[in-house]
Amino acid sequence: MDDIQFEETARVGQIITIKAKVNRAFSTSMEVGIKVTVQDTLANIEKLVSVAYATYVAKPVGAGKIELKPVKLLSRQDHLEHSLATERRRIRLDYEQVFQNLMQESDKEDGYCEEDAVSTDLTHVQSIELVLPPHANHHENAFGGQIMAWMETVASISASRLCHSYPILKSVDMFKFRGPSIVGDRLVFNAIVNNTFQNSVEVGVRVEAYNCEEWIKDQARHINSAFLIFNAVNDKGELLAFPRVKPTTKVSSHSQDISFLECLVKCTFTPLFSAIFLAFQVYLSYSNIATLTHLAAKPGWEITSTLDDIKIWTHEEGDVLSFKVEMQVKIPSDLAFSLLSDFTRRQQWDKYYLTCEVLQAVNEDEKIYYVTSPSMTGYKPKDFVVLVSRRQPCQPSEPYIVAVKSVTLTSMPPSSEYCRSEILCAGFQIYSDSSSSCTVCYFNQVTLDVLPHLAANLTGSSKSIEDTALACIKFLELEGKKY
Ligand SMILES: CCCC(=O)SCCNC(=O)CCNC(=O)[C@H](O)C(C)(C)COP(=O)(O)OP(=O)(O)OC[C@H]1O[C@@H](n2cnc3c(N)ncnc32)[C@H](O)[C@@H]1OP(=O)(O)O
Repeated sequence: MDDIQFEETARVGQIITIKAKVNRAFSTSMEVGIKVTVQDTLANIEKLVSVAYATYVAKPVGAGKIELKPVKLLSRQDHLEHSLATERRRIRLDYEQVFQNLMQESDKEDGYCEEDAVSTDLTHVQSIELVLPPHANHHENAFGGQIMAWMETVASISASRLCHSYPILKSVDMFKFRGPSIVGDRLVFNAIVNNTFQNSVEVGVRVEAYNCEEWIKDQARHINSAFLIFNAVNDKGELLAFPRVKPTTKVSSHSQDISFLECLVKCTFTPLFSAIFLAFQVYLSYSNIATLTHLAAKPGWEITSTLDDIKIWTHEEGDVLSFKVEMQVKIPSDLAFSLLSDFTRRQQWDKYYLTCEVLQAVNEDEKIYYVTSPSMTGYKPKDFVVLVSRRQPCQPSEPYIVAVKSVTLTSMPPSSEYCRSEILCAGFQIYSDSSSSCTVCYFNQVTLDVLPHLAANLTGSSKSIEDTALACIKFLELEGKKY
C-alpha cells in the first residue's frame, strides 16, 4: 500500500462508495487506484475520504509467476493515470531503499531526548491473533485488510496511552505486505510510540507470523510493518497536544528480537537528514513529472499559430496561461531527449538563457540548475533555480519527458543583482515518429506577472516564440548531423 491519508471520517448511517481500477499492469505487478467517498444522505453532501494506491502481485497457486497483459486505456483519465503509475512505482521502489537506509542509520546513533519527556515504555502494546478461516481468502491467505485492522487496533491502544482519549487515525505510512500468512498462523503485533509532534503521534507496528513449529522454535516471519499517525480531539472537536516522549530501550517481544522495535523508536529521534532528504527528493521529482503530465493531458488546448514545422497552442485557466509549442524535428527521439535534457546546452538555441550551470546533480535523471535570463522589462535581469527531471519511456508509444520547475536552495538565495523568478511548470514531451524523426512538444505555464509579454508574442505582434522554436529545431538537426 502507498501511504494512505484519511481526509474525512465516515460515520454510522452514511453511505460509502469505493471505486477501484487497475491503472497499469507492469510485469507481474499492477497498480490499483482506489477512491473512497462518503455520502451524507440527509445533507445530500458527498465528501472524499481517501485516494489510495495498492500494488497487487499476480501469483499462481504453487510456484512461478504470472505475466500480466497491458490494460486497455479508454478515457483521457485512463491515459493520465497510466503514465503517472510508472512514476509512482519509481517512488515505491525508491522508498524501499530509503527505509532500509533509515533502519541502518538508526542502528548507529542514539537520539537526543528531553529530560522531562515521557518514556515510550508505557506505550508498548503487544497482541496475538490466530488466523481463522473467516480471516482468510480462498487460498487460505490472511486478508491484507484484516491484518491492517488488527494493526490499527493495537496502534490505537498504544497511542491512547499517551493522549488518554480515543485517537483518530490520520494516515498509514510505509505499509508493506512482506510475506504471506495463512490459516492457523499466530500473528504477534508489537506497537510502540516512536515520537510525538504538536498534535499528532506516530506509532510503529511490526507483525510477525508463526506456524506451530515456528512458535515452538521461536522463529518469527516478519510479514508487515507500518507507521500509523494519529490525532486526538477533545469534546469540542479541538485537536489535543501530545506530551514529548523519550525512546525506550527495554522492549520485550515474543521473539526476543527487539532490534526492529528499537529501530522504529530511534528512527524519528535520530537526525537522519540523508534519508529524509532522499524521500523528499523523490516526492519533488514525482510532482515535477506529474505536473507536466497533467498539463499536457488537459482538455481545451486551442491552436493559435501554425507554421510548416511548428504549431503553437494555448490553454487558459483563471490567472494561468499555458502554451505548447509542437515542433517536427528530423532526428531520432532519443537524441532529441539527450540534447534537450542537458540544460547547459540550452543557451545554444534559447536566447532567454544567458547562463546555465549545474548546481547539484542529484542523480543521472534529476539535476538542479542555476539559470540567468535577460530582462524583459528593462529592469533587472532574471534568475531561476530549477529542478530538471528526465524520464525515458517504458513503451514506444509513450513520450520522453523533461520536466522543469523552480525549487528553493538555501545555498542559492535571491540576490540584489537579479530578480528571482519562478517556473511553475515547463518542459518537453518527445514522441518518436520514425527512426529518424520525432515530435517535440514544449510546454510552459505562466502567471499574470509575465502574461503581458507573452500575450504580445501570442497575438503575433512578436515572433519570438516561433523564432525560439525555429532555433531549437535548427540546433537539434545540426547536432543530429554529427551523429
Ligand atoms: C483478495 C485479497 C488479497 C489479499 O488481501 S492477500 C493478503 C495480503 N498480502 C499478502 O499476504 C502478500 C504477502 N507478500 C508476498 O507474498 C510477497 O511479498 C509477494 C507479494 C508475492 C511478492 O513476492 P516477491 O518475491 O517479493 O516478489 P518480487 O520481489 O519478485 O516482486 C514482484 C513484483 O512486485 C514489485 N514490487 C516489489 N516491491 C514492491 C513495492 N514495494 N512496491 C511496488 N511494487 C513492488 C516488483 O517490482 C515486481 O513487479 P514486476 O514483476 O516488475 O511487475
